[in-house]
Amino acid sequence: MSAISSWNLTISPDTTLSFSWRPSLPSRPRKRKTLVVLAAGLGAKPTVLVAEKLGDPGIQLLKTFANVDCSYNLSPEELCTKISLCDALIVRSGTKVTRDVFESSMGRLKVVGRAGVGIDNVDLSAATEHGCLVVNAPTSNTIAAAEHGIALLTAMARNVAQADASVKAESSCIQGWTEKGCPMTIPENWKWERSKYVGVSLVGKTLAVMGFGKVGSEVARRAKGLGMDVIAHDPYAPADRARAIGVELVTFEEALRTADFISMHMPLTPATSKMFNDEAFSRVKKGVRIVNVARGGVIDEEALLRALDAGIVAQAALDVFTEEPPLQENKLVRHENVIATPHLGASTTEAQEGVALEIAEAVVGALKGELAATAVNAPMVPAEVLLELSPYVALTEKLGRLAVQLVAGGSGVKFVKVAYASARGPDDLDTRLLRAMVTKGLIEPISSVFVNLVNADFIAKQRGLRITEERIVLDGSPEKALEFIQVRIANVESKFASAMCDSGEITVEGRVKDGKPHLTKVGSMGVDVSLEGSIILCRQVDQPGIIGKVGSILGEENVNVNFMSVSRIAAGKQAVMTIGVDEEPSRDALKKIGEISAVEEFVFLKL
Ligand SMILES: NC(=O)c1ccc[n+]([C@@H]2O[C@H](COP(=O)([O-])OP(=O)(O)OC[C@H]3O[C@@H](n4cnc5c(N)ncnc54)[C@H](O)[C@@H]3O)[C@@H](O)[C@H]2O)c1
Ligand SMILES: O=C(O)[C@H](O)COP(=O)(O)O
Repeated sequence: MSAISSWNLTISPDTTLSFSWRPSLPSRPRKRKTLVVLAAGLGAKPTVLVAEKLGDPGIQLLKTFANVDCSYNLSPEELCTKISLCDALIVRSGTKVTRDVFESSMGRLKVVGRAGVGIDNVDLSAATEHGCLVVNAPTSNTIAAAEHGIALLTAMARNVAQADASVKAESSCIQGWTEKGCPMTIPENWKWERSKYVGVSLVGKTLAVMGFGKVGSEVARRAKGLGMDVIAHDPYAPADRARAIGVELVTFEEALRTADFISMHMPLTPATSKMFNDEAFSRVKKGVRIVNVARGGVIDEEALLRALDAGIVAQAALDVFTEEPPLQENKLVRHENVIATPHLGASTTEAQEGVALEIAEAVVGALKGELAATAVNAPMVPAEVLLELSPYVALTEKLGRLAVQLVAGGSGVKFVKVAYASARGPDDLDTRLLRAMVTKGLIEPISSVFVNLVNADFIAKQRGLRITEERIVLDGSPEKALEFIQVRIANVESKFASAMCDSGEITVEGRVKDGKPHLTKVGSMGVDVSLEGSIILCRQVDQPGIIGKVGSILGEENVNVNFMSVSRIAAGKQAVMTIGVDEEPSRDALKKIGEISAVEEFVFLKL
């Protein structure tokens, strides 16, 4: 099993941000548009399992960074066995990445790369729960899929596939010779059925594009070039984008009612599953023709068969099926008014090279702990936001770690507040990353769970941890993103009473000073210590000599003090001493500190 070592955020001058992976391997500095943070940290070269055929440029790129195991056609059991030895998995649409796969990985699998668009074959909830990032390659096969859609549309309208099969199928062949004496096969009794395969024209017909995303809009563009009237149904597409290419967005109802041709380009989701069912087919124009290069599951295949048999649907051209490959006796595939291809939408040389490179880059980047632009199960944090918030990433995690270690045993942490003090308006501060880091800090010291941006909210919810965020609005210049951050835990006892503030919550507060996280408040006491190494918090009677006594106990143990601050309530009363130490003192040394008569309470906190 892999050991998670660290989340060291490094920022190079060209704004490449990364969480370090030791030993650090050469990385090409890149600027990314939208980013996600993934923690990773292994001592050895990572292993990438490529479970389906991937273009060579992608394999070569992977090999510069990882051990690459290309094992195709694995059974589900074989995949589950192999996965526990892999840090990343790359698949296409033919491999089901189920919950079993994530469970079998036992925490080692950090990234699943889908070499293509559709991620319906990956159990995203299971991936998220296991803190596994899923990335896809959403752009490289768009044109290939659109071209295949158009190929199917035109081939269907002109019966190309059926006519070709007819010309070839019924012929028997005899062996003959060319004039120059070369051998050749000569068809006998062949069919030449010109009147049977009269088609329909596309020009002036209405095409309804269902799903006006990347592929849908490219299909629309091409169909307009063929002289078709194009409408589109997509509840989430902006009307101006459609208008820009002369397409009108319409309701589902209107698309069904008016289309001569319908082309599917939406993802398979619970909302689109069997969107075309008996009910929908009862509302289409009689004789409509259907193309599907999206996913088989968006059509109820039995309903389509009934509609074809009843002549409601005149023809269908299908690249995708609910079950792939479909059974040999599948009635749709065998239907004379259906043309079928074996999920070839993305299968061009160009698209496969592009997809392979796109996914290899994303997987390598994620494994390095870099920021993935095509993450599908984690919030996208824009690069500029990340750059600005990066000093606060370590601060929030450390405040979470400190706060949870201050809770007395048996208290149970349920309610946590994170307060951000800033002169910025709430809409100008994206705190998702910081909240995830507080969650990581709160949960990791008290469990074996690995928390990252992918699974932070899920893990918090699963553990019944309610994290609320609030803003402390400051006057002044909004240039700096944050002034200070507080983490407060309510409804608990503390093992260090001075950590409770007046509201009865454990409170720690921190700031970034010179780019480094500092602890600036514990309970109601102002302190100032850099958050490196570990921390000793000590409340003592304010009298001379205590600092020296504690210092010599640590000195005898060779424990280096890197920072120290003392704050007192009033002269001669009580003081809180905060000591930052590089090494962890022994139990014996900690016991000796506790035995100093003026020390009223103390606690050792690991960062
Ligand atoms: N056959 C192939 O080899 C092949 C190749 C590439 C893509 N695909 C499939 O094509 C589909 C589209 O890919 P894309 O890259 O264009 O994705 P995309 O995300 O760019 O576009 C999908 C569009 O569908 C829309 N949509 C979502 N729910 C909808 C609904 N209920 N009704 C109508 N529209 C809805 C979205 O708003 C989005 O605009 C996906 O299913 C993908 O898996 C297949
Ligand atoms: O969603 C996709 O990208 C396509 O369906 C392509 O799938 P494939 O990678 O299995 O060809």
